[in-house]
Amino acid sequence: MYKIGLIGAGNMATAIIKGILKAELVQPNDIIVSDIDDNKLVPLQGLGVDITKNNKALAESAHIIILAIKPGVYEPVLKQLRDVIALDTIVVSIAAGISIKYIKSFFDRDIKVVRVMPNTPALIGMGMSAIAVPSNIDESTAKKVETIFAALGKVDIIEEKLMDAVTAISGSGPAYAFMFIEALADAGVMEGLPRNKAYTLAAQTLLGSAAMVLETGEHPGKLKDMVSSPAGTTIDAIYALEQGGFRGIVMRAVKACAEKSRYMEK
Ligand SMILES: NC(=O)C1=CN([C@@H]2O[C@H](COP(=O)(O)OP(=O)(O)OC[C@H]3O[C@@H](n4cnc5c(N)ncnc54)[C@H](O)[C@@H]3O)[C@@H](O)[C@H]2O)C=CC1
Ligand SMILES: O=C(O)[C@@H]1CCC=N1
Repeated sequence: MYKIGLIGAGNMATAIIKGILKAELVQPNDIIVSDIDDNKLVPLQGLGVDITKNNKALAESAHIIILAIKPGVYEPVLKQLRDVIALDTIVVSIAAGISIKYIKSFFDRDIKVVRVMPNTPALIGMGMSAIAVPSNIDESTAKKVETIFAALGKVDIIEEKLMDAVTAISGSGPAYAFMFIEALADAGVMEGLPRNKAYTLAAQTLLGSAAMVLETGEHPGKLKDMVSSPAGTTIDAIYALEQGGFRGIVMRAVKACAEKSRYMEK
């Protein structure tokens, strides 16, 4: 069996580790995670995974290394790893705005780097990961990475140049979805629903609607029309949303996110 190493034990690493274990892709002791912060490592130790504060030691023992650190610490961490990444080690970067070329520039040899943009629903096996595979990566290497992220939800292969768009839709998207659920629930409370019931109604409605788009393959506009009875209730809500610039503000948000991702690009 291969050993999966994660550098950085934050939000995304935790989602990936819990997702991998939930899917039983590998045993807990086939996973090793490093962080400079003990407070991040200790809760993960409870899952049975190996922990270390030594990124270099992790890199020496793992076959696949997922860099789950913030873009700002890539430089010092890559400098630590410079001499220890073997040619058959697969480095997976999940950071926004960090290119494969940037990572490879720290190495004097042709190491294997794959770029992935996952999202936090990976925690419950409902993630969406987009994978960019450069030309020096053979099919079996790409497959190994795909297998890991497929255990965490859906995967799609994309060109690296589309990563900023992916980051703005599926990488950051859960935050927008949670805000929409919160807003729906707040409105439900305003209309007299108990808070916990309002969250259930709102979240299940988004879950069901999203599943309907994926399962029916129908245009979302057609599905929206199916809900909107002539002179009924829904069309009044749609009118209010359109007056408030609902679609425009969503598009502006996505554009701002993609622009930030491009601005961060290294
Ligand atoms: N949070 C999310 O929803 C998503 C995050 N990402 C990407 O994942 C990466 C990590 O994001 P989060 O998990 O949200 O961040 P986070 O801040 O929760 O986790 C980063 C971890 O790295 C640790 N760290 C800092 N310096 C270190 C070093 N020198 N060696 C080892 N560990 C070190 C920190 O202590 C922290 O625990 C980022 O690059 C982000 O762009 C990608 C998709 C979604
Ligand atoms: O906010 C961020 O920078 C990261 C990238 C995608 C989701 N979270």
